[in-house]
Amino acid sequence: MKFPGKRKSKHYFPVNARDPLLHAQVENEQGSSWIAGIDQTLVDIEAKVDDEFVHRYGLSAGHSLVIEDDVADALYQELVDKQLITDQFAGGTIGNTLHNYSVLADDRSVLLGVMCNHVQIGSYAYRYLCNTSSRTDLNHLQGVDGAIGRCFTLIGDNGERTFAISPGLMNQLRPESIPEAVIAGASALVLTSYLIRCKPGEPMPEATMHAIHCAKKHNVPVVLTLGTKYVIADDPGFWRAFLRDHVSIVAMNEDEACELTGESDPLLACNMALDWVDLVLCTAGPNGLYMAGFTEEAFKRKTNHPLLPGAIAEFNQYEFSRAMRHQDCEQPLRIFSHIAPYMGGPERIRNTNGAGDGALAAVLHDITANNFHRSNVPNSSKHARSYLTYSSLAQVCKYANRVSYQVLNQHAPRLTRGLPEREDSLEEAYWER
Ligand SMILES: Nc1ncnc2c1ncn2[C@@H]1O[C@H](COP(=O)(O)OP(=O)(O)OP(=O)(O)O)[C@@H](O)[C@H]1O
Ligand SMILES: Nc1nc2c(ncn2[C@@H]2O[C@H](CO)[C@@H](O)[C@H]2O)c(=O)[nH]1
Repeated sequence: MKFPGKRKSKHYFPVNARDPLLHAQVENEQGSSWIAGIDQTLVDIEAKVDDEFVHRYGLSAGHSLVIEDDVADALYQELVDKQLITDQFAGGTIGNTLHNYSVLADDRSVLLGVMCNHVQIGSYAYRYLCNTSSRTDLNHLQGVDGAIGRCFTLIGDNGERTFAISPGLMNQLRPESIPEAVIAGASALVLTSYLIRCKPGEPMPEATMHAIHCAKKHNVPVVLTLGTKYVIADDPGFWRAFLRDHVSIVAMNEDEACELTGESDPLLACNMALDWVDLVLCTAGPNGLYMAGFTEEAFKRKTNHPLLPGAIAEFNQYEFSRAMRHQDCEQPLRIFSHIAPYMGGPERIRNTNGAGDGALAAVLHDITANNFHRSNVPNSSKHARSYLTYSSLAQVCKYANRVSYQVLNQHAPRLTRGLPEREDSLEEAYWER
């Protein structure tokens, strides 16, 4: 486990005392800390198109819609004929998040989903496997006799992206393919609202609910990322109840947050989401990102950053506190933090695809680092209470934002490598250009 945002001058483990118990805990090949997630196995086919193209295929800008096979074939053929395809890479919002987590943490994530039983060299399934981190454990994928999904990622003139999903067999994951032990030992179970959007009879929603059941049984936090605003707009009441009943951590952008809560101010949306969940990540494009959570009133820590105005006055006052699950607080205090884009954002943004997935991967890294540290140094004062994050809310924001920047800068949702080594201390490198 590589720690999030390496800190130059602090030691995370005892460096003088040779504690025989600590040294006895050699990590096995599978590691002791991991993240589990379910996704629809998808390859992204990225193409630049105009608005007319989007309308002609019955798509709507900004949306992710599922299309029939004949429409997919015609659409693909037109992209090929007009040489519009710019890139093809492994995708899926959770696949991206797990891959990015594994790259950042240099540690294990476990992907649950389907994969072709017979993979031909050069096929989409082959590309998917080749473009996934070797630290992402694919041993629990369920075999299917047919194709994985394709996600036509259509980038409009203004950089807005529209997804057209040709599902193949991506929704054929069955409940019995969810290994309870993998979820029981995970630091978090990561899901997306897309998993619930299926045709009647497809087993994916049932598999997802079974995974949630396992996570609850073993007290593993369930993380939900909201997909697109249209998925939420279809039935905001359903998603609110879903968060309240099943979810511990929600990740969304400001549009999804608005559909969910009716609040267009991300801060107020985060505050409302805390009525249902323990921790909120809300990205806001050029306005950076917000996080909200709970800490123990008696152990709150004051920020030394300037206090920020907003719909909740001085909302970042206690952003130096570490987040806790609501159930673990005796007297829960709501804490909030905000950060503007790292270095103002990259000079040129081709599209923002995957920037939010990147931010979530960073949050998951911080949470897993906390569990890793707890299992290795259980007596550390850091674990005197049951914290959810290793770092303060402010530091987690900083890290998430930094990773989004990296994704934007490389113009693809999956990180090709971790953050630059020279950033020994995220703290010091942060505001330098
Ligand atoms: N135009 C921009 N300028 C600067 N930074 C940006 C811009 N757009 C996005 N970012 C950075 O990327 C982060 C995530 O962006 P955004 O809110 O667009 O994610 P998203 O819509 O959830 O993305 P996706 O769903 O594709 O993963 C922001 O919090 C910010 O740090
Ligand atoms: N799992 C899943 N991912 C999607 C869907 N639509 C778009 N995405 C992914 O969202 C990612 C960006 O967040 C892209 O890489 C797409 O592959 C969908 O319906 N299901």
